Amino acid sequence: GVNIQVLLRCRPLSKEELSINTPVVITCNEQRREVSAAQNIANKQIDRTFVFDKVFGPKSKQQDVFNHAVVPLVGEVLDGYNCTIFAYGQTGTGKTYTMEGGGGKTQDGELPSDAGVIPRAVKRIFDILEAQSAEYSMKVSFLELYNEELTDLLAPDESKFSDDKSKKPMALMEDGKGGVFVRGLEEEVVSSASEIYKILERGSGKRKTAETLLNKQSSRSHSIFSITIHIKECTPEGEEMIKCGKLNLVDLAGSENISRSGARDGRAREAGEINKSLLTLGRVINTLVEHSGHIPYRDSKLTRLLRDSLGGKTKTCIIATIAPSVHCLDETLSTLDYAHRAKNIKNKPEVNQKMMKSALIKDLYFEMDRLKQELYAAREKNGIYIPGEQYLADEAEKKAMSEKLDRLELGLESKDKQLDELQGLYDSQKVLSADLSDKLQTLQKKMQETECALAVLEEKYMQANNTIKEKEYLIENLLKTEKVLVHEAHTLRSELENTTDDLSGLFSKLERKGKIEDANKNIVGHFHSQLTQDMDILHRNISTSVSQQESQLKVLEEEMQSFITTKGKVAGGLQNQVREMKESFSSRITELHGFASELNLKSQLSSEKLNAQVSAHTSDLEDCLKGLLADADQLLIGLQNGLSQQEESLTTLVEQQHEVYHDANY
Ligand SMILES: Nc1ncnc2c1ncn2[C@@H]1O[C@H](COP(=O)(O)OP(=O)(O)OP(=O)(O)O)[C@@H](O)[C@H]1O
Repeated sequence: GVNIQVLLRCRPLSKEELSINTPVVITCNEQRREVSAAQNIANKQIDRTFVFDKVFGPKSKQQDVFNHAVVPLVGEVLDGYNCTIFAYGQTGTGKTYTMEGGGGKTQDGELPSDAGVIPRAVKRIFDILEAQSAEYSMKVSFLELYNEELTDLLAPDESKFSDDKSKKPMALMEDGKGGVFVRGLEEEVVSSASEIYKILERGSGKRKTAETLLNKQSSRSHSIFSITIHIKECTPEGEEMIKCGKLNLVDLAGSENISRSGARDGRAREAGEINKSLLTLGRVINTLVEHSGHIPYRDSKLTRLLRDSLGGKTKTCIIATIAPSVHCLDETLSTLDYAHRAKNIKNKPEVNQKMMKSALIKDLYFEMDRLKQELYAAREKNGIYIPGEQYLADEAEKKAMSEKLDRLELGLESKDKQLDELQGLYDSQKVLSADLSDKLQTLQKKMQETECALAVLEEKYMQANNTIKEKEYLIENLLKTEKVLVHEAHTLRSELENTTDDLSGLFSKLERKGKIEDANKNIVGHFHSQLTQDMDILHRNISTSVSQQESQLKVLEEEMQSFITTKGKVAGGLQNQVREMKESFSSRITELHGFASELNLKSQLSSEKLNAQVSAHTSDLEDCLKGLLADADQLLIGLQNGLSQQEESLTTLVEQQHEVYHDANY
């Protein structure tokens, strides 16, 4: 399938809007093909942006729209496709301006600058065909759909059978091939662009328009202008073939807010019908986009007529029109939503089958025969301008009508009877109605209360609506964030994949390391058992050497003990000798003191002699004693030296033993 092309056009502010400084809430970015609508929800400005296949801002020219929207489709029509261009939008946003133009007149075959899509398409088709010197034939039709009734805008104005044939409703028939056709729709053969301009002017003049608050000349109907072209082609074998293409140019009536457009009574009914058919169009678009089963084409004539253009074999382009003013914002947003959704419709364009020239000529002969019959009937039967077939159909219709009349008369009689009965009922009802009027009054009071409650509810509804819009905006933002997150998730995923590769490398390294560690563990275990064995041997050696040392020390201690006891005994002997010597010395001194006192008594005369003898004896004794004492001292010193030497040698022996013990332990 090929998506329907959706273009958006925003008109400039009108003079009235400029004069009251109407704020603008629409921004068009033609390069980025974006339209933004600034909404004020709960005192916050929230922009909603829509992207289309092409965007035309308020400054865009008719020529620009034509070049982008129509030129490619004109080429397709000449290649044998059916193409449709339709304008959709709120009332007064420029649909008719875009399709037909601003009302400027053609001068010397040159189109005015405000000429719309239709006259430009016509001119281009003729320019191309003439440049190709093609053999072709062209027919145009102009159809109006007003209040669900079809009218031929090209039908002659006067007729003997009707005061206004052009306004006679026409039947929409199934063609048996899945398509529809309008019975009796006039197709005028044209041979030049200027002929078509005149036809257009005539048809447009008949379109139902009215002044509304939103548009001085508002189209109250949908219109379809169709151009059918047959072009002759020669096959390489020299056979003549006819290629057929059709261009439908649709100007829809504007969707409108009935209260804002000021539509009342008849206008309100029109607006209701317009909105109804546009709603069906919207439902068809939604079903096509959502692929949700049955497509309700048959619910309105508009959708039946556009069936092939929406989801069919036709190439379609929608031009959605909007106004930039803040007062139209609600309708603008609804148009933007509608058009944006339509972008997703897929058509399956198919080129029309080429016909052999002979077959076409045969068809034309049949057509000519039919027309001849009509002409013959018109000439021969004075005053009757219809062919016999139609006369018979009319007669049958007349008969059916008279039968219906009879039935109605019978019905009328019985109705009279019923009327009498009803009169009686009426009287009794009158009494009842008095009661009821009382009740009505009370009900009216209640209704007023209910209306107040309704107003409150409406207020709440508006608030809820605003909240929904806010939420929609938030959801949109969340979706954007989600997109960003998805993108990041992708990046993270690729990083994760890299990390997984790294990890698997790491794991293999760890595996290798594990193996090496296992080998190391075995070596350490082996070393440990070896060490334990060596340590056991060492401990055994040390303990035997310690026990040996201990026994040696014991022996040494015992020897020392015996040495000390012998030395103690020797020292005791010596002490006894010294004591004995001291005792003998003191006894000798006492003897000497006794002798001296005896000498004192015996003789004082020879005292000097005696004193000398005594002092000699004393010094002798003293010398003797000194010698004895020196001997004793020397003996003691020798004893002490011997003891200290013994002690030193013992200490060194003990230290040596300790060192040996220490070395053996560590
Ligand atoms: N792009 C434009 N440039 C200048 N004027 C414009 C443009 N679009 C619309 N207008 C003017 O705005 C007015 C309304 O336009 P138009 O009648 O085409 O609206 P509409 O959509 O067909 O309305 P309705 O649905 O009521 O028929 C016209 O006076 C028209 O000339």
